[in-house]
Amino acid sequence: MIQVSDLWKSYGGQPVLQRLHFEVKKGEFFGIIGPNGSGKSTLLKLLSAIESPDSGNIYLDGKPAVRIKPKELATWLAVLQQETLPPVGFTVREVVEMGRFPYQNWLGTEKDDAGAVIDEILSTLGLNALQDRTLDKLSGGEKQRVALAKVMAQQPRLLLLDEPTTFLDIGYQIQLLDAVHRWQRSENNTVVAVLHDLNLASLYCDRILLLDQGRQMGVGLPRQILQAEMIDKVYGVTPIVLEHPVHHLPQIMLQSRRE
Ligand SMILES: Nc1ncnc2c1ncn2[C@@H]1O[C@H](COP(=O)(O)OP(=O)(O)OP(=O)(O)O)[C@@H](O)[C@H]1O
Repeated sequence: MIQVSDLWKSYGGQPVLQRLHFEVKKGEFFGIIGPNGSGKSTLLKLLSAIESPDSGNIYLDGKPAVRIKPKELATWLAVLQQETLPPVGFTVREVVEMGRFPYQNWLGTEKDDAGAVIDEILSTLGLNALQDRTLDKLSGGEKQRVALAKVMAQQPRLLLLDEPTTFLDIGYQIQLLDAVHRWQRSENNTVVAVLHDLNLASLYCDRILLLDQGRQMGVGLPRQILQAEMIDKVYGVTPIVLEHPVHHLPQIMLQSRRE
């Protein structure tokens, strides 16, 4: 689904991404982790063709990303960024309907009625009861679910998520990632997610890319990447890595340096 080779990006002469080389398979849940400023969001911008690399190649679905027209891309690639909601006057349903824009003509109308698609997404994300409420009357976590509903209304095959669980309590973190995971598995869709929480990355990602100062430190299964030595090297903390008793995946416990 995505092939990245020898990718470089700098801002103002400062390299932000260096020599990245990896691929994301169709139907995969692929995580990007790394410390603050390591280049995760920049990489997501390049993958969604919002920005271009200085050199190297990105192929999306077999085509060079730079050659795909934005409206065509919007029919199969969607990005959930932080704070992507429109101004507050709109209702939840109206905002989710905005996700249908790639399917609309210049009058803003669609060939087929999208009502059923919208209903299903609202129900999947537990937003039915909130659909007539305006955005200013929602909590941060509810807004995050609305933002996800809007990108799902695009019916993409490739979903890019930039720290989707920020501002969510643990219940909604799991609810949101479960919803994305179900959607990914049911239709063999592809997800690329920047995640700060290494334990959630371990639970949901098939494979993980670890960045540090723009460099690719490793790409592989959670148990290959989430190793104490590597985490210490990159994040400067010495964690205890345990196996999750139910999912049998690595989970990280932090150690305080307090006296
Ligand atoms: N438009 C820009 N102009 C100049 N520098 C930028 C720009 N965007 C990002 N940077 C710099 O590039 C580096 C990587 O930023 P990026 O946002 O990709 O990191 P990140 O890993 O997503 O960080 P965080 O975890 O803090 O969100 C940072 O040093 C940042 O200051």
